[in-house]
Amino acid sequence: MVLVSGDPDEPQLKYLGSLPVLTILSPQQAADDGLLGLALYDGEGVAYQIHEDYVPKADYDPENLPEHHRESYKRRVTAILYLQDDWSEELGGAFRAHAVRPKTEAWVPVTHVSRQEGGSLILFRSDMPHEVLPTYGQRFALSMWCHAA
Ligand SMILES: O=C(O)CCC(=O)C(=O)O
Ligand SMILES: [Fe+2]
Repeated sequence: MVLVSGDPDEPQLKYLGSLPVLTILSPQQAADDGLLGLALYDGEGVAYQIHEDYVPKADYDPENLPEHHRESYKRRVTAILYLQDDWSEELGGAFRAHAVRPKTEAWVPVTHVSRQEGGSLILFRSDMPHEVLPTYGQRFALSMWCHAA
């Protein structure tokens, strides 16, 4: 999996910058501010392990977090827009959301599985654990995070 690094030469960022609807967002700035991220799955069985997009302020340590998690203590709502053209269930890559993780217990059961047709948009609380199952087709997920002040 390749995650947008914030490098202006990143091909995915260049691609985003070329989309008229996103030009006004200034994708580079939005990525720097932790508002926008693109996950590209190359289709060789890559998965995105279970995680939350929100990190409590007390645990927020930018030195030890990937750039994809910049400013993540501000995140409240995640919106993901899928950009791949065609998708079918055999290609895997299901997005699985889990009920909010209790602080002291193991993961609670899956509460939702969504399919990945291009153009679909999913919205969820940023503190909700989620993951992407192994993916066997090229898959693009544009994440947008709504921040609290
Ligand atoms: O690729 C997906 O469906 C989810 C991406 C994701 O969880 C993230 O960007 O934080
Ligand atoms: Fe995520």
